[in-house]
Amino acid sequence: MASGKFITFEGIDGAGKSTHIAFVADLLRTRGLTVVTTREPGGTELGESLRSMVLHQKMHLETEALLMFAGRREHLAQVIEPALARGDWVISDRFTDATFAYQGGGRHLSLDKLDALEQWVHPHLQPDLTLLFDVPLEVARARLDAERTLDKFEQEKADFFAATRAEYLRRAKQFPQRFRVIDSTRPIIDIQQEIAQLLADV
Ligand SMILES: Nc1ncnc2c1ncn2[C@@H]1O[C@H](COP(=O)(O)OP(=O)(O)O)[C@@H](O)[C@H]1O
Ligand SMILES: Cc1cn([C@H]2C[C@H](O)[C@@H](COP(=O)(O)OP(=O)(O)O)O2)c(=O)[nH]c1=O
Repeated sequence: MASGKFITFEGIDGAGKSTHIAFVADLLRTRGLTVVTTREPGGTELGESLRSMVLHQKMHLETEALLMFAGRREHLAQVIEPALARGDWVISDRFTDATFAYQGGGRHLSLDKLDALEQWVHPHLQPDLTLLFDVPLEVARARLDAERTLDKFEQEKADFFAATRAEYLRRAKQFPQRFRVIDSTRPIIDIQQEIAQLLADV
């Protein structure tokens, strides 16, 4: 059986990740692949309960990071690892890079602590491909303001998102073999063409 691949979508809020998930899933299905789409925080019943807590309640920064990894542990056990073991492809709207970017970059939690949690929760598994949707903060903010009620993270100030974006870009440089940075200021159709080309190589 062909082995499944693990693809993650990352970027600051409003960068355009969610817009492209269904497109990528459909593209892979036209290749005859079985695709599981999922998200973090969330992806399981427990994870969705944790999601509503971390997105709406104030809490200590380390509690926030620990809950992200607790939800991830459950997500890996219940969804991601079984799907990959079946040979399915998994597309996740955010994964561990988001914890490094938001809790590490945005909120300045020690990256060493996050490294330790990552080693604990998934010492061996990494995404095969991470699409980082990159936009300047003003573009992301204008897109969000146009569309929805903002959660705890989306209400953060510009310097939080600057630090979050910087940490994402730093990780993209650190792990060039799996990251692809997508200029998400361009029209949706142009971005989809680029993604289709990238996926041809996976
Ligand atoms: N390339 C783009 N050009 C213009 N608007 C976009 C683009 N990508 C996404 N949008 C719009 O921006 C908003 C936020 O996009 P979304 O995919 O929900 O972002 P994210 O999931 O990264 O938070 C949506 O209204 C979406 O239609
Ligand atoms: C996975 C993850 C998400 N987050 C944040 C980023 C987002 O602001 C928020 C929810 O992510 P997301 O699902 O992208 O939000 P939306 O559905 O509104 O587009 O959680 C973290 O802070 N750390 C994490 O580890």
